[in-house]
Amino acid sequence: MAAPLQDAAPLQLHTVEVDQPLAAVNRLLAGLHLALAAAAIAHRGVHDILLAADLVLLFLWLLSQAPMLRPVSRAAFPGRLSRPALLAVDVMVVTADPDKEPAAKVMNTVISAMALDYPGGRLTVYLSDDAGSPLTLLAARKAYAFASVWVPFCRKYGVQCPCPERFFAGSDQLDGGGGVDHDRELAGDKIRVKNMYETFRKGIEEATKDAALSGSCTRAARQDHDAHVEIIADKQDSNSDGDEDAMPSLGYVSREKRPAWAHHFKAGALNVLVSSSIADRSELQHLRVSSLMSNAPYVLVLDCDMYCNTRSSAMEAMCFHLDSRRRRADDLAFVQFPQMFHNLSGNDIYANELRSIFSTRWKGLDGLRGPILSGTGFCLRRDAVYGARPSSSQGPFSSMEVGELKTRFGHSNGHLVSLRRTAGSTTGVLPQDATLVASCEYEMGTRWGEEVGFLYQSVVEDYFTGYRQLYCRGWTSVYCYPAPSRPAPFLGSVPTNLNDVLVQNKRWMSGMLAVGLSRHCPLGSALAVSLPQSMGFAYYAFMALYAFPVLCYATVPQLSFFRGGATSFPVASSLWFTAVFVSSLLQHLIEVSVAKRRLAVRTWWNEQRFWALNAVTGQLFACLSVALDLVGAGGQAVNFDLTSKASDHGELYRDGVFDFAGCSTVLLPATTLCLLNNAALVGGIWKMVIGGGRGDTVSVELFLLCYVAALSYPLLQGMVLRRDPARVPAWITAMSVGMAATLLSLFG
Ligand SMILES: O=c1ccn([C@@H]2O[C@H](COP(=O)(O)OP(=O)(O)O[C@H]3O[C@H](CO)[C@@H](O)[C@H](O)[C@H]3O)[C@@H](O)[C@H]2O)c(=O)[nH]1
Ligand SMILES: [Mn+2]
Repeated sequence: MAAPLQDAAPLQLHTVEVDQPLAAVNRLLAGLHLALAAAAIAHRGVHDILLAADLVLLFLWLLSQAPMLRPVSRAAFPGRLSRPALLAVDVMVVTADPDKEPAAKVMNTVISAMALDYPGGRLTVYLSDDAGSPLTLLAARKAYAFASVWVPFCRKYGVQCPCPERFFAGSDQLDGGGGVDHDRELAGDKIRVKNMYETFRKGIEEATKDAALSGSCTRAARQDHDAHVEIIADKQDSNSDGDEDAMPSLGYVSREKRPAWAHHFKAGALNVLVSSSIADRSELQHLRVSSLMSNAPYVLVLDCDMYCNTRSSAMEAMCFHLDSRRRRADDLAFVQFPQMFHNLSGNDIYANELRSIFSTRWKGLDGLRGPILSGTGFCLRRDAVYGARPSSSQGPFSSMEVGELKTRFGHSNGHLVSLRRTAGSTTGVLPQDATLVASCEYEMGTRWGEEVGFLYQSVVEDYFTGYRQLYCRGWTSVYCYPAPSRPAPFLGSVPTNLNDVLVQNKRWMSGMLAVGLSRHCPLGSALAVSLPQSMGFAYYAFMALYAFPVLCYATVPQLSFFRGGATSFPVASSLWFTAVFVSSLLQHLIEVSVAKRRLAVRTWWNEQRFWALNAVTGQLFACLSVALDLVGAGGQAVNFDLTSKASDHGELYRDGVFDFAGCSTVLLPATTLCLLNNAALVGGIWKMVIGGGRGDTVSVELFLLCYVAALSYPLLQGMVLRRDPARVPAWITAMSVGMAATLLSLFG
């Protein structure tokens, strides 16, 4: 006889599988490479700076292998979740600059989040606007009005992509299987909603042109404004819909900013959201009686350009968070989704896809204790980021003295009450607390940014918070990468000109190197988080050090070849060097091929080229600015330069042509080294021809110089051959010529 239903074991909410064949291949390749590299270093013979370069390369390579040893993949089954058991989620969207982050795009992200497949009464979307722009606030009100049509439409027809811009541009197949009447209704609804979207979009476009709106948000005003917190909801809309069908609430939060106060960039904005999102609940209570009031135990963080591309991600995250059958169910801090991008070029010359991170290494780190927190597209347990430990997570702050709570979290009574509240219960918070917690002074004398919330010490707040605040306290995480047949859960935009890409990389690299060189160096926490995990973290902390070996390999062999003197590669070492070189290229090629079935060789070449370029630009400048900071001469050296999302379609980037327009000094070392390499190549060969051959002792150098020439060809082209406006700026070319000539005359 069949067992009664209630006795059946609960259905599995997710699965995890170790990719054993890949793990075996990775381990084999790593073993081989390690043996070759050790032999090459042992046979080096010459003890010069290239030996130091090799040792740094070997160190970074070792760190980079830890996340390759145990790749896993996961699947989630949101259909098996019990909807009444779902816990509340607060979605947090952050924006900071109405010029670089156009309102229409930000609102698409907001609307897509409101349309996630989740009970509306348990979903609240907060928009943090660091600029305090009246345009953004107006756009948010309009977005709410449009969402009150869009969200029911998505629910009714099971729309897959909840981002309206994307939906109307694409080919989402809606459920037309309900008969003629249903089809007719669907077609009619689609046209009606599309027209409303057009009106909404045009309304925002017009508002953008309105001088009164944009004029009031000057550069100075963005850094100097009051706090403004507003719950955007239509009064008539606060009907008594069921919790499932209710409209999600939308909150607008612009924290106070003053020039004299450090505002800690995105981490500061998130901390205000985390605390104000609790205080605001009292207002919600008045406005939306039908909502289930909760101290949302989970937060989903989204950058303003990262719209939801499927509706299921919040549910998928809950498959992990709410699974009581997990081996250690209570230590899961966050579910990370990959960053994927909607405007990637087929020929991704800037390696914008971040393949190594999101398609390769995060899957490997997931096989250890979880991927690195990646800034956007993650669903996090609120108490974890408050600084609780997993073991004490059942009411972690309930036993703390009020005085102690105030020193940690600040003086908002509403916030303190919320800390002691269990999820799902209501609060009677004073509405003015919302602006209190968004004020500059609120965090003064508290532990926010140091022990509580997102941490301030690094501009790469995601990396540092995940590692220090979560992993070091014993939390774990999972990586939720979509199956090949499934659409991307979130899609963002990548920068489409070289300068933006390099400046972004400089920020990431300097933020991570600053962590690596601080007392929080990940290698020091091997005991807390396991050795392979700490190596995985340390790889990113020290990645900027690639600048040193690449700089060496772009100058020493060049100068010695040009001189035609003693080679840096004696015969005994040249064979080993070649073997290591080939093995590293092969390892990279296999890594790319596993991640990408199509066009792997092109991706491999683009990544090789960008790696070398980034090492002597973004990474080199990161090393310099961190060094300046360390000796106290940095000032504002490490800053959060916002990436522009205003131009989606860089035509040159799409066509695989480097866009050098607006390049700053960050490019200078690269162009100088490119010229040096080519001059050395020509000069060296010329000397060989007139002076007679030097046989095979120079063959490694000749090969290296040719490889560098091939890698840096777009730079040469940009300086010498191109005439279009996006070529390398003339002043950079002129300075590079001067510097390369100086180097050759001094050392050549
Ligand atoms: O003072 C600030 C600065 C930035 N942001 C927001 O932070 C987000 C990320 O900024 P962006 O310029 O897009 O930086 P990216 O380099 O593209 O972001 C990556 O790197 C950041 C760390 O440097 C992470 O926070 C991001 O999640 C990650 O996608 C954007 O929505 C910004 O509006 C703020 O809210 N306030
Ligand atoms: Mn971004």
